[in-house]
Amino acid sequence: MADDLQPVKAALAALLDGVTRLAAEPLPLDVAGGRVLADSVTARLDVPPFDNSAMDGYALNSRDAGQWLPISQRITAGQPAKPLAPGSCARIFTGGEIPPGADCVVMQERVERDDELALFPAGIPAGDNLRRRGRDVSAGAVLLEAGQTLNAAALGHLAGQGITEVSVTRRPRVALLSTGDEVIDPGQPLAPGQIYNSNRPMLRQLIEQFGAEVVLVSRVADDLETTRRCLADAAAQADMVVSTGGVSVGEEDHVKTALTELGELDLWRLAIRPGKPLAIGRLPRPDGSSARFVGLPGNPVSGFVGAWLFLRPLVGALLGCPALAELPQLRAYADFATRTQARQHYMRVALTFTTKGITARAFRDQNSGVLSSCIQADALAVIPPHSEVRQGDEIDCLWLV
Ligand SMILES: Nc1nc2c(c(=O)[nH]1)N[C@H]1C(S)=C(S)[C@@H](COP(=O)(O)OP(=O)(O)OC[C@H]3O[C@@H](n4cnc5c(N)ncnc54)[C@H](O)[C@@H]3O)O[C@H]1N2
Ligand code: MOO
Repeated sequence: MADDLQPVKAALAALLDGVTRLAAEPLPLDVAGGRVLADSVTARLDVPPFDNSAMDGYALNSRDAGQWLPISQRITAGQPAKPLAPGSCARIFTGGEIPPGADCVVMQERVERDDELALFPAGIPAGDNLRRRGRDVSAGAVLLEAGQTLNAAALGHLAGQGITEVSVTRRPRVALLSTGDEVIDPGQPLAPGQIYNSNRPMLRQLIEQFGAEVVLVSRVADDLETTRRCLADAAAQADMVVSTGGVSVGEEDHVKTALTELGELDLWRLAIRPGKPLAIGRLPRPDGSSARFVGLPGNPVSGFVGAWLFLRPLVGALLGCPALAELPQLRAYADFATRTQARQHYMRVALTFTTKGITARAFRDQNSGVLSSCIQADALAVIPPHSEVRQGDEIDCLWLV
């Protein structure tokens, strides 16, 4: 029955309900790339800290342009400038401090030289080729907000303030459990009926990409007692416990029973394709707190889609990083046709950016066991329940970034 299937919104609300940001830790700036700022940072310096030249050339007062001027000083980057003698110019290099009395720089290609004299074109506006003090950052202003991911430019911005250490949110610790007696690790021979564990490296990569760390991986045999013990061990070590497989309705699917016995099953069965039997809950930890639990279905594509839709926002909430809460949405023209039934379909698509707009090409086989459909996927096309998409229709896509 479709009626008892929950929409994504309800599942996300259950998953994120009461989740708070993890503690902060200090980290040298040199190794803080990719981490999330725990506290806002206030600028203590103007950047640039003084007016400086954007060009190799000559600094002068714009009133004196259009004539020959004597060169009264030479200013290299890193050297303080003296006040400009009236009616003169200064030889200056990119980054050099603008001398008091000068209000523009003329690049050397536009200047004629005769020994210690320089001829300037007329009509140079004040401010030309000047980089004003504080143009980028003003001391006292918010430099970076808490929750900002330390990307390349953010690291540069912090270093520009002379900062060597930052306070970042601790990385969420994740336990990754693989259920299924048929699932074995690569490196072992494959017996009839067995398959290699493709979910583990795929999910580990995604989880780390989102900003968390995988602290425990384990294989869980298909029996209730083992499942219970593995879930309890995992919760003791992790902020998030993620399992794959064993959440459907078969007798060998023990995850929900173990979860219910140990903690709480908040929500199960979503109106999404793939990923219908996804389970969300909490597991108690020895200190009285609880680890969040996401039981992903075993089919690799269900795990892939479930990771982007649920693990990413959960990691974001634990990191206090709003950019991870929702995937960026875009509109694209469907280069395919499809129909949906009761479940919202998240189709894996490759995007092409053209001058006429964005085109989404769907992979031919959208079955939840066909992991090759995810390799070139740039986005998930979101096809609402009970709808029809024709070639060329505009559709919503979630960008996998
Ligand atoms: N009678 C019903 N059967 C099924 C239903 C249903 O509603 N009624 N739902 C189907 C849907 S939809 C899904 S999705 C699957 C999910 O079931 P489980 O989460 O219990 O997953 P498993 O049965 O354990 O595994 C499914 C599939 O994936 C393979 N698998 C599992 N783990 C891995 C791994 N680590 N790496 C690679 N592949 C893995 C496993 O061998 C199975 O083929 O249930 C349907 N059934
Ligand atoms: O909901 Mo399942 O992932 O379609 O096979």
